[in-house]
Amino acid sequence: MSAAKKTPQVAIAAEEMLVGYDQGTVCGELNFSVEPGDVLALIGANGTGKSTVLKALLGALEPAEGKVYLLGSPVDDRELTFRRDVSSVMDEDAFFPSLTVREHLILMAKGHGLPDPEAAVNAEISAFGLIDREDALPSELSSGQRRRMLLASAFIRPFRVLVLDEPEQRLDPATRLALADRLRGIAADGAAIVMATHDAELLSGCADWAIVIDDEPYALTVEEAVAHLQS
Ligand SMILES: Nc1ncnc2c1ncn2[C@@H]1O[C@H](COP(=O)(O)OP(=O)(O)OP(=O)(O)O)[C@@H](O)[C@H]1O
Repeated sequence: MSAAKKTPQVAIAAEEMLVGYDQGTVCGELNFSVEPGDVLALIGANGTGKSTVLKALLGALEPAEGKVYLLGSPVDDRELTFRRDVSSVMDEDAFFPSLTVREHLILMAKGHGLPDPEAAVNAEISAFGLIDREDALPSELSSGQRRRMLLASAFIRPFRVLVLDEPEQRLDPATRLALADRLRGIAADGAAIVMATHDAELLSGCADWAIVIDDEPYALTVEEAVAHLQS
Protein backbone atom coordinates (compact mmCIF):
# COMPACT_ATOMS: atom_id res chain seq x y z
CA MET A 1 0.00 0.00 0.00
CA SER A 2 1.49 3.38 -0.92
CA ALA A 3 2.46 5.52 2.03
CA ALA A 4 0.35 8.53 2.91
CA LYS A 5 1.72 11.85 1.70
CA LYS A 6 0.80 15.24 2.99
CA THR A 7 1.73 17.30 -0.04
CA PRO A 8 -1.04 19.32 -1.73
CA GLN A 9 -0.56 17.08 -4.80
CA VAL A 10 -2.27 14.33 -2.84
CA ALA A 11 -6.02 14.72 -2.96
CA ILE A 12 -6.87 12.55 0.01
CA ALA A 13 -4.71 10.52 2.37
CA ALA A 14 -5.09 8.32 5.42
CA GLU A 15 -2.14 8.02 7.75
CA GLU A 16 -2.01 5.32 10.43
CA MET A 17 -5.79 5.57 10.47
CA LEU A 18 -7.97 3.35 12.65
CA VAL A 19 -11.75 3.75 12.49
CA GLY A 20 -14.60 2.33 14.51
CA TYR A 21 -17.35 2.92 17.00
CA ASP A 22 -17.83 2.58 20.77
CA GLN A 23 -17.46 -1.19 20.55
CA GLY A 24 -13.98 -0.86 18.97
CA THR A 25 -12.22 -0.52 15.66
CA VAL A 26 -13.77 -2.19 12.62
CA CYS A 27 -10.66 -2.92 10.55
CA GLY A 28 -6.87 -2.71 10.66
CA GLU A 29 -4.70 0.37 10.24
CA LEU A 30 -4.89 2.18 6.92
CA ASN A 31 -2.15 4.09 5.15
CA PHE A 32 -2.91 5.27 1.64
CA SER A 33 -2.97 8.30 -0.57
CA VAL A 34 -5.05 9.08 -3.65
CA GLU A 35 -3.75 11.57 -6.17
CA PRO A 36 -5.82 13.75 -8.49
CA GLY A 37 -6.96 11.57 -11.40
CA ASP A 38 -6.83 8.35 -9.35
CA VAL A 39 -9.75 6.04 -8.64
CA LEU A 40 -9.36 3.90 -5.52
CA ALA A 41 -11.84 1.10 -4.83
CA LEU A 42 -12.38 -0.18 -1.30
CA ILE A 43 -13.49 -3.79 -1.36
CA GLY A 44 -14.14 -6.46 1.24
CA ALA A 45 -16.88 -8.61 2.71
CA ASN A 46 -20.06 -7.15 4.22
CA GLY A 47 -19.42 -5.37 7.48
CA THR A 48 -15.64 -5.17 7.23
CA GLY A 49 -15.71 -1.39 7.49
CA LYS A 50 -15.75 0.15 4.01
CA SER A 51 -18.53 2.64 4.76
CA THR A 52 -16.92 3.48 8.08
CA VAL A 53 -13.65 4.29 6.32
CA LEU A 54 -15.51 6.51 3.84
CA LYS A 55 -17.23 8.33 6.71
CA ALA A 56 -13.83 9.06 8.22
CA LEU A 57 -12.55 10.36 4.87
CA LEU A 58 -15.56 12.69 4.76
CA GLY A 59 -14.96 13.99 8.27
CA ALA A 60 -18.28 12.53 9.41
CA LEU A 61 -16.48 10.22 11.83
CA GLU A 62 -13.35 11.06 13.80
CA PRO A 63 -10.70 8.34 13.33
CA ALA A 64 -9.96 6.46 16.57
CA GLU A 65 -6.28 6.93 15.69
CA GLY A 66 -4.28 8.52 12.92
CA LYS A 67 -5.13 11.29 10.50
CA VAL A 68 -6.99 12.01 7.27
CA TYR A 69 -5.71 14.73 4.95
CA LEU A 70 -7.59 16.48 2.20
CA LEU A 71 -5.44 18.37 -0.30
CA GLY A 72 -2.67 18.57 2.28
CA SER A 73 -4.78 19.70 5.26
CA PRO A 74 -6.40 17.69 8.04
CA VAL A 75 -10.01 16.89 7.17
CA ASP A 76 -12.58 19.16 8.76
CA ASP A 77 -16.09 18.90 7.35
CA ARG A 78 -17.01 22.22 8.97
CA GLU A 79 -14.53 24.02 6.71
CA LEU A 80 -16.02 25.79 3.70
CA THR A 81 -13.12 24.64 1.52
CA PHE A 82 -13.81 21.02 2.47
CA ARG A 83 -17.49 21.37 1.57
CA ARG A 84 -16.53 23.02 -1.70
CA ASP A 85 -13.94 20.44 -2.71
CA VAL A 86 -15.66 17.19 -1.75
CA SER A 87 -18.79 15.63 -3.21
CA SER A 88 -20.24 12.33 -2.02
CA VAL A 89 -23.09 9.87 -2.27
CA MET A 90 -23.42 7.92 0.96
CA ASP A 91 -26.92 7.81 2.41
CA GLU A 92 -29.89 6.47 0.54
CA ASP A 93 -32.17 9.10 2.07
CA ALA A 94 -30.04 12.21 1.50
CA PHE A 95 -32.74 14.09 -0.39
CA PHE A 96 -35.40 16.72 0.21
CA PRO A 97 -38.83 14.99 0.23
CA SER A 98 -40.67 18.02 -1.18
CA LEU A 99 -38.33 18.79 -4.10
CA THR A 100 -38.65 17.18 -7.51
CA VAL A 101 -35.73 15.62 -9.37
CA ARG A 102 -35.25 18.80 -11.43
CA GLU A 103 -35.48 21.01 -8.34
CA HIS A 104 -32.79 18.94 -6.57
CA LEU A 105 -30.44 19.42 -9.48
CA ILE A 106 -31.25 23.12 -9.90
CA LEU A 107 -30.55 23.62 -6.20
CA MET A 108 -27.12 22.01 -6.50
CA ALA A 109 -26.28 23.76 -9.78
CA LYS A 110 -27.28 27.22 -8.55
CA GLY A 111 -25.91 26.67 -5.04
CA HIS A 112 -22.51 25.88 -6.51
CA GLY A 113 -22.62 28.82 -8.91
CA LEU A 114 -22.64 26.94 -12.21
CA PRO A 115 -22.65 29.44 -15.11
CA ASP A 116 -25.56 27.79 -16.95
CA PRO A 117 -27.56 25.79 -14.36
CA GLU A 118 -30.42 24.88 -16.71
CA ALA A 119 -28.08 23.39 -19.31
CA ALA A 120 -26.16 21.45 -16.64
CA VAL A 121 -29.41 20.11 -15.17
CA ASN A 122 -30.71 19.06 -18.57
CA ALA A 123 -27.43 17.25 -19.27
CA GLU A 124 -27.54 15.30 -15.98
CA ILE A 125 -31.22 14.45 -16.31
CA SER A 126 -30.50 13.07 -19.75
CA ALA A 127 -27.27 11.28 -18.70
CA PHE A 128 -29.08 9.51 -15.86
CA GLY A 129 -32.18 8.61 -17.90
CA LEU A 130 -34.51 10.71 -15.78
CA ILE A 131 -36.14 12.82 -18.51
CA ASP A 132 -39.64 11.41 -17.94
CA ARG A 133 -39.23 11.54 -14.12
CA GLU A 134 -37.80 15.06 -13.79
CA ASP A 135 -41.00 16.41 -12.19
CA ALA A 136 -41.40 13.50 -9.78
CA LEU A 137 -40.85 13.76 -6.03
CA PRO A 138 -38.39 11.33 -4.42
CA SER A 139 -41.31 9.37 -2.93
CA GLU A 140 -42.63 8.83 -6.45
CA LEU A 141 -39.37 7.37 -7.74
CA SER A 142 -38.18 3.78 -7.76
CA SER A 143 -35.15 3.10 -5.55
CA GLY A 144 -32.96 2.93 -8.67
CA GLN A 145 -34.30 6.26 -9.94
CA ARG A 146 -33.67 7.83 -6.52
CA ARG A 147 -30.14 6.50 -6.64
CA ARG A 148 -29.65 8.05 -10.08
CA MET A 149 -30.99 11.37 -8.80
CA LEU A 150 -28.50 11.30 -5.91
CA LEU A 151 -25.61 10.48 -8.24
CA ALA A 152 -26.68 13.25 -10.64
CA SER A 153 -26.88 15.69 -7.69
CA ALA A 154 -23.33 14.77 -6.64
CA PHE A 155 -21.90 14.92 -10.16
CA ILE A 156 -23.49 18.20 -11.26
CA ARG A 157 -21.48 20.32 -8.83
CA PRO A 158 -17.75 21.05 -9.03
CA PHE A 159 -15.47 18.99 -6.76
CA ARG A 160 -11.89 17.80 -6.47
CA VAL A 161 -12.62 14.66 -4.45
CA LEU A 162 -15.56 12.31 -4.97
CA VAL A 163 -16.52 9.72 -2.34
CA LEU A 164 -19.09 7.07 -3.25
CA ASP A 165 -20.50 4.25 -1.15
CA GLU A 166 -21.46 1.35 -3.40
CA PRO A 167 -22.64 3.57 -6.26
CA GLU A 168 -23.66 0.45 -8.21
CA GLN A 169 -26.51 -0.26 -5.82
CA ARG A 170 -29.90 -0.50 -7.49
CA LEU A 171 -28.53 0.44 -10.92
CA ASP A 172 -29.28 -1.70 -13.96
CA PRO A 173 -26.30 -3.18 -15.88
CA ALA A 174 -26.38 -0.51 -18.62
CA THR A 175 -26.41 2.33 -16.07
CA ARG A 176 -23.55 0.67 -14.15
CA LEU A 177 -21.45 0.56 -17.31
CA ALA A 178 -22.29 4.20 -18.07
CA LEU A 179 -21.34 5.06 -14.47
CA ALA A 180 -17.93 3.42 -14.87
CA ASP A 181 -17.31 5.50 -18.02
CA ARG A 182 -18.49 8.64 -16.28
CA LEU A 183 -16.19 8.03 -13.30
CA ARG A 184 -13.27 7.43 -15.65
CA GLY A 185 -14.03 10.76 -17.33
CA ILE A 186 -14.32 12.56 -13.99
CA ALA A 187 -10.94 11.18 -12.94
CA ALA A 188 -9.40 12.12 -16.30
CA ASP A 189 -10.54 15.68 -15.61
CA GLY A 190 -8.42 15.62 -12.43
CA ALA A 191 -10.70 14.60 -9.56
CA ALA A 192 -9.70 11.92 -7.08
CA ILE A 193 -12.31 9.24 -6.47
CA VAL A 194 -12.65 6.82 -3.56
CA MET A 195 -15.51 4.34 -3.74
CA ALA A 196 -16.61 1.28 -1.85
CA THR A 197 -17.87 -1.37 -4.22
CA HIS A 198 -18.86 -5.02 -4.52
CA ASP A 199 -19.13 -4.77 -8.32
CA ALA A 200 -16.31 -6.33 -10.36
CA GLU A 201 -17.49 -4.71 -13.61
CA LEU A 202 -17.63 -1.23 -12.11
CA LEU A 203 -14.22 -1.75 -10.53
CA SER A 204 -12.60 -3.00 -13.74
CA GLY A 205 -14.31 -0.21 -15.69
CA CYS A 206 -12.91 2.67 -13.71
CA ALA A 207 -10.61 1.85 -10.77
CA ASP A 208 -6.83 2.27 -10.78
CA TRP A 209 -6.23 0.13 -7.70
CA ALA A 210 -8.02 -1.30 -4.70
CA ILE A 211 -7.62 -1.86 -0.99
CA VAL A 212 -9.16 -4.85 0.74
CA ILE A 213 -10.67 -3.57 3.97
CA ASP A 214 -9.97 -6.26 6.52
CA ASP A 215 -8.28 -6.89 9.87
CA GLU A 216 -5.06 -6.32 7.93
CA PRO A 217 -5.92 -4.14 4.93
CA TYR A 218 -3.84 -4.68 1.79
CA ALA A 219 -3.60 -3.16 -1.67
CA LEU A 220 -4.45 -4.99 -4.90
CA THR A 221 -4.13 -4.25 -8.60
CA VAL A 222 -7.39 -3.95 -10.55
CA GLU A 223 -6.93 -7.46 -11.97
CA GLU A 224 -6.33 -8.91 -8.50
CA ALA A 225 -9.29 -7.00 -7.08
CA VAL A 226 -11.63 -8.27 -9.82
CA ALA A 227 -10.51 -11.84 -9.09
CA HIS A 228 -11.02 -11.18 -5.36
CA LEU A 229 -14.59 -9.95 -5.95
CA GLN A 230 -15.38 -12.90 -8.21
CA SER A 231 -13.92 -15.51 -5.82
N1 LIG B 1 -23.21 3.86 13.51
C1 LIG B 1 -22.67 2.69 13.89
N2 LIG B 1 -22.51 2.40 15.21
C2 LIG B 1 -21.95 1.25 15.60
N3 LIG B 1 -21.52 0.29 14.77
C3 LIG B 1 -21.66 0.50 13.45
C4 LIG B 1 -22.23 1.71 12.94
N4 LIG B 1 -22.25 1.66 11.60
C5 LIG B 1 -21.70 0.47 11.27
N5 LIG B 1 -21.35 -0.23 12.37
C6 LIG B 1 -20.69 -1.55 12.42
O1 LIG B 1 -19.36 -1.38 11.94
C7 LIG B 1 -18.97 -2.50 11.14
C8 LIG B 1 -18.56 -2.00 9.76
O2 LIG B 1 -19.72 -1.49 9.09
P1 LIG B 1 -19.62 -0.81 7.67
O3 LIG B 1 -20.98 -0.33 7.31
O4 LIG B 1 -18.50 0.15 7.66
O5 LIG B 1 -19.23 -2.07 6.75
P2 LIG B 1 -19.17 -2.20 5.17
O6 LIG B 1 -17.86 -2.86 4.85
O7 LIG B 1 -19.44 -0.90 4.52
O8 LIG B 1 -20.35 -3.22 4.91
P3 LIG B 1 -21.27 -3.47 3.59
O9 LIG B 1 -20.39 -4.05 2.52
O10 LIG B 1 -22.27 -4.46 4.10
O11 LIG B 1 -21.88 -2.15 3.22
C9 LIG B 1 -20.15 -3.45 11.13
O12 LIG B 1 -19.93 -4.44 12.12
C10 LIG B 1 -21.32 -2.58 11.50
O13 LIG B 1 -22.31 -3.32 12.17
